[in-house]
Amino acid sequence: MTTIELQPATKGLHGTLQVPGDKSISHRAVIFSALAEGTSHVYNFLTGEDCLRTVEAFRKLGVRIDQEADKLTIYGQGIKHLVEPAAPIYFGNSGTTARLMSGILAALPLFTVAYGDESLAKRPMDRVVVPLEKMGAHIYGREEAARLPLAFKGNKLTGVTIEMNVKSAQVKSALLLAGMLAEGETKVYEKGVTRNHTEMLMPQYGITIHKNRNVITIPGNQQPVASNLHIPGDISSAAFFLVAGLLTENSELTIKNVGLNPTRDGIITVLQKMGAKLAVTNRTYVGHEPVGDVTVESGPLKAMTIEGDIIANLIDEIPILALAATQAEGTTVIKDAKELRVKETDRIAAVANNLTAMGANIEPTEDGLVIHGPTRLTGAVVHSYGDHRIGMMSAVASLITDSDVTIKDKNCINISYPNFFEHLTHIMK
Ligand SMILES: O=C(O)C1=C[C@@H](OP(=O)(O)O)[C@@H](O)[C@H](O)C1
Ligand SMILES: C=C(OP(=O)(O)O)C(=O)O
Repeated sequence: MTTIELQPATKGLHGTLQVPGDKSISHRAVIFSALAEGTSHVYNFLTGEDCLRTVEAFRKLGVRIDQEADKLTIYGQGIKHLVEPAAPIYFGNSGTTARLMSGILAALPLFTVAYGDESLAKRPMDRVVVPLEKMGAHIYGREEAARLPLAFKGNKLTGVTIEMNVKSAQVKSALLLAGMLAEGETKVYEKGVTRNHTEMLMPQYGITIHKNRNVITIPGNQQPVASNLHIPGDISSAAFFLVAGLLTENSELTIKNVGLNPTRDGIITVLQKMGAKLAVTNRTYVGHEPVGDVTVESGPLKAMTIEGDIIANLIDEIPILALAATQAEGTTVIKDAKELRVKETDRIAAVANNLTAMGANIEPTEDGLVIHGPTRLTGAVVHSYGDHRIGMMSAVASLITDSDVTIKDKNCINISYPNFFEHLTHIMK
């Protein structure tokens, strides 16, 4: 297991960073380009392990994908030319690959078997399997196909009306992808607003889709067409450095080209409400996605309650927000975030364990965390639990501890941010 020992930042954090491409959009860019007819180019693709799993999945389905650093060339031949893979497909640690690919594999006339790593094999798949079965899918696995490994005896699905019972962009996307390939129309009723990258990308790849408040309608039998795509920086990756800059004394940091899609920017809203010195400048668009540069300066924060609809818009940022809350004046309450229990690890337990080990006053609840601040953090030996976001949160915490922090199993950070430690070293100079 790979371990890293990190020293506190004594000189503050300074400079400018450009975080890697957005993970959610990178997965979707590969999916639409690989299903398309024609050659697509994808720029600023996230070369993290999760997105490479989606690339590998389509290579197994017969699509040629060339990678040159963060540029992909995807030679789509159209849905009809996908081939049955000879061997099982490995989804690694990637929940997004597992859920979105399920919607596709269920709807194609191919037999496929898919599996994941130890963490992914524990995560719920029934949330996509059950609605896909309503569309006529044949999916097999242990425990009524509630978890990976799964076998897909793909066939022509039928469009249906589905009311989602979980707030999940992955489930929504799986159903829209299945609907795009099915016979007839599919209607998805969303339970709340979740990231909308799938709906935003579909028209760019020539796919018809309609949205009316929380109802998304997609006609079936659609063949995507090739498109070129530039991917904005990932706000979920930027979040670690934004909080690092706010918490580390004498810091001023700018993160450029950060994706600011309103279904993803909950972290900005919350940090501003906590009193953060944070400014967004140079607002523009990359493709259809809004982006901007975000500058932070160290300063005091105040506690707040984070609950309700905003949770889905900052779900992956809760570990780093919890760290911010340990330094905020007052009691921060995070609720309605039970989904954290079924991420790469149980993130409620993992955040509470690591921050408690560093001396924070934090209690896990069934659906969130209660954090009393501010507290001085101390050095400790902690584990990433194989979860990239827990690893990065612990690394940011080390900047403000009074002695070294050791993180066990640091390599999982490659899942979403392969050059994280390089960037950390760069701003500590
Ligand atoms: O659709 C996506 O790209 C994602 C959706 C979210 O998961 P859920 O759909 O399970 O909420 C998020 O946590 C994950 O990192 C990426
Ligand atoms: C939950 C995450 O990803 P996934 O569900 O794709 O594994 C994440 O990146 O924080």
